[in-house]
Formats: sequence, C-alpha cells, structure tokens
Amino acid sequence: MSKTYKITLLPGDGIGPEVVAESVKLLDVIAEKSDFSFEYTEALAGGAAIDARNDPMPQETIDACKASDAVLLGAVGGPKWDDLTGAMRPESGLLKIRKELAVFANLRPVAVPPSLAESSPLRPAAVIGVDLLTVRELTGGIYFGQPVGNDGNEAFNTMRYSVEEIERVARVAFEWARKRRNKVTSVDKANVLEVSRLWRDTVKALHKKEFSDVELDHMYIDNATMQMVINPRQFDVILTGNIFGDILSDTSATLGGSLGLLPSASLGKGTGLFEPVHGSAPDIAGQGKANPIAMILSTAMMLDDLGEGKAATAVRQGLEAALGHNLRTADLCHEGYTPASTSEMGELIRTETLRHL
Ligand SMILES: NC(=O)c1ccc[n+]([C@@H]2O[C@H](COP(=O)([O-])OP(=O)(O)OC[C@H]3O[C@@H](n4cnc5c(N)ncnc54)[C@H](O)[C@@H]3O)[C@@H](O)[C@H]2O)c1
Ligand SMILES: CC(C)[C@H](C(=O)O)[C@@H](O)C(=O)O
Ligand SMILES: [Mg+2]
Repeated sequence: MSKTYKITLLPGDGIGPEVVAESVKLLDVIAEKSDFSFEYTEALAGGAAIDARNDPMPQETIDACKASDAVLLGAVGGPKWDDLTGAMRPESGLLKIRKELAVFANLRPVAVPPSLAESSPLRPAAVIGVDLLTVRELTGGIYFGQPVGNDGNEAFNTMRYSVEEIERVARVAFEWARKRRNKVTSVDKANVLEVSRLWRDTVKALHKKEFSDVELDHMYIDNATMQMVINPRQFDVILTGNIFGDILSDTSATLGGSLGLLPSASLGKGTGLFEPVHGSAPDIAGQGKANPIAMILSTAMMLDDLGEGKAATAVRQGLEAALGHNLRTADLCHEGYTPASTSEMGELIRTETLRHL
C-alpha cells in the first residue's frame, strides 16, 4: 500500500503563492516516481486570510494544519496590511500557527557551495564551504512575552524564558551538533539581560549533564553578528533565542548572496511547519522574479521530516546540479548568467531532481 501524506499549503501573500506553486510542482513529479503521494489542502493565512475572513489565522486553517502530516508556508504580510495592529496583523497569524503547532525549534541551515560563492557580497574565499545551522527558539522570548502595552505615549514588550523552554531547544541544538561537526555556539546578551543570564546558565548546566562530548562556546549577539560576516566558517550549530535568531539568520543569508536561498523547518512534537526564512518581498511580488530555492529547500526539509530521506537527497542533489547551469533568478544573476523567472528556475530544479531520484 502506498502512503499518502496530507500536506496543508499556506501560500499567504506577495511572493508566497509564487514559490509555493514551485514546491507543489516538484512534489508532484517526485510522487510520480515514488511509492508515496501527496494530498494537498490549501488554507488561508496572513493578509489573504484578513481579506477573506477578517482574521490572519482562521480556526479552520489551524484545524487543517493540525490534521496534516506537514505544513508548507510561503510568506505573509505586505504594505496593504501595514496599518493594522496587534492580533490583526498578518505576522500575528504566523506567530499564532507556530504557537498552535508548538514548533519550538526553528532550524535555519546555510551552506555555500562554490557555485554560489561568487554571488556573495563577501569575498568567495571567506564563504566557500560555509555550512552552519541556526537553531532558533520559536515559541517564546520577546515575541510572546506578557504583559504587552502601548498607551500611545509609552509601549513595552517583555522578554521571558523558562528553564524548560531553554532546555528543550538547547537539546535540539546539541543533538544536531552530534550529527554534524560537534560544536554549538550559544548566542545571547548575558552581559546585560537577566533572561540571557538564565539562558547561558541553563545551556551550561545541560551541556555538563548530558552533552559534555559536544564543544560549547558562548557569544554575545552583537559580536556574533559581526563574526557571521568576518569568519562564518567558525560556526557549526548556533543556538539562540527568538529575536536574536531572527536577526542572525537574515545576516547569514548574505553568505550565499540572497535571502531567497534560506530554508527553514519549525519542529516540535507534532506536525512540522516548513517555511522559507524570507518574507513576502513586496518589491518583487507578482513579477516572476522570486527565487524559489528557499521554498524548495524547505520542502526538502519536510521530506526528511516525513522520513522520505531519499527524495530529500534527490532534491538537494538536483538543486546542486541546477546551480551548475548558468540560469539564475534576478537576485543572483550577475555577469555570465542568464536571467530566469521563478518558474524557469523551478522547472530546471525539477528536471535535475528527477535525474537524481
Ligand atoms: N515568514 C514570513 O512570512 C515573513 C518573513 C519575513 C518577513 N515577512 C513579512 O514580509 C513583508 C516584507 O518584509 P521585508 O521586506 O522586511 O523582508 P522580505 O524577506 O520580504 O524581503 C527582504 C528583501 O529580500 C528580497 N527577497 C526576499 N525573498 C526573496 C526571494 N525568494 N527571491 C528574491 N529576493 C527575495 C526582497 O525582494 C527584499 O529586497 C513584511 O510584511 C514582513 O513582516 C514575512
Ligand atoms: C514575519 C515575522 C513574524 C517572522 C519572525 O520574526 O519570526 C519572520 O521575520 C521570520 O524570520 O520568520
Ligand atoms: Mg525574519
């Protein structure tokens, strides 16, 4: 009996639907050559859901996500909804589904093969061979701290973490390090913030108790952001909280030359959420310019999570082969390359993936 995976698609806004479409086409051709298939449910999220339901994350969407094996999300937000506040914002819808699915660990890998090094604004010699994984805490910290306030004159958010929240995400980072180069860099602001002091003490204690075979160091967020640019190869696994991980992962996108390359997997105990690191890119939306690679690599992470490692590997090998051709979307298209649209790049990656399946 062949297995059918239930996938909920949340295309969202801006370039979200454009890149999700490429993932679906890829999954369909993979299914044709495999002993498993996919059943899709498309649901509303973000600005699209505000327009249709006056709610950035309707209950029917949450129910569909929880009933599926995996969720693929494009991106949410954009200028049309920028005047909305609080729970009515598209971005609040994204935070809600992360919380509802309890996906507390957000994995954001970056690898720079030689084929991408020349697209980086940094010197190729500084970025070739970069292979790092940011493990970002995703359901706590200042994004979810209470109380929240804004009386028009003064506004505040609160950053809080409990030992339990820190330990469970730190465990994920240490476990990944054991499968990689055995090193964790924990990033915080323990020289200033109480929350970071607890973060650092908790990570140290867990390390001593369960993971003393893994190399551990600690770095302040300001230095880490600079180290990411001047010496990114020193990093294997980076462990950090919600807001520092948000900032540091966009910084890590400079290494390969585009935010359009960075995938992510948001994992907890149940259904995983697979979303590119980038947003809805209003400046290029609707023009066929979006790079589909971040979404396609997020789809590979989904295949891994579903236990379809062979298909995930074929996607990564297919992508590597595709990058050997001279086609590039606009974000990476410099001298010597031919410009490709989102769907042309998607088609090339599909063709190469099939060759590796
Ligand atoms: N996961 C998400 O849904 C998510 C993530 C980040 C931002 N956002 C939202 O997206 C909207 C725009 O935010 P922003 O402009 O700060 O960030 P953004 O990530 O949308 O865009 C930043 C820059 O990167 C470029 N870019 C992003 N993805 C690309 C791709 N796939 N291919 C080529 N270029 C790409 C954009 O053109 C832009 O120049 C905001 O409403 C923001 O809140 C959503
Ligand atoms: C849109 C926003 C809520 C989101 C975040 O800050 O987590 C985004 O920037 C990301 O990196 O996934
Ligand atoms: Mg971000």
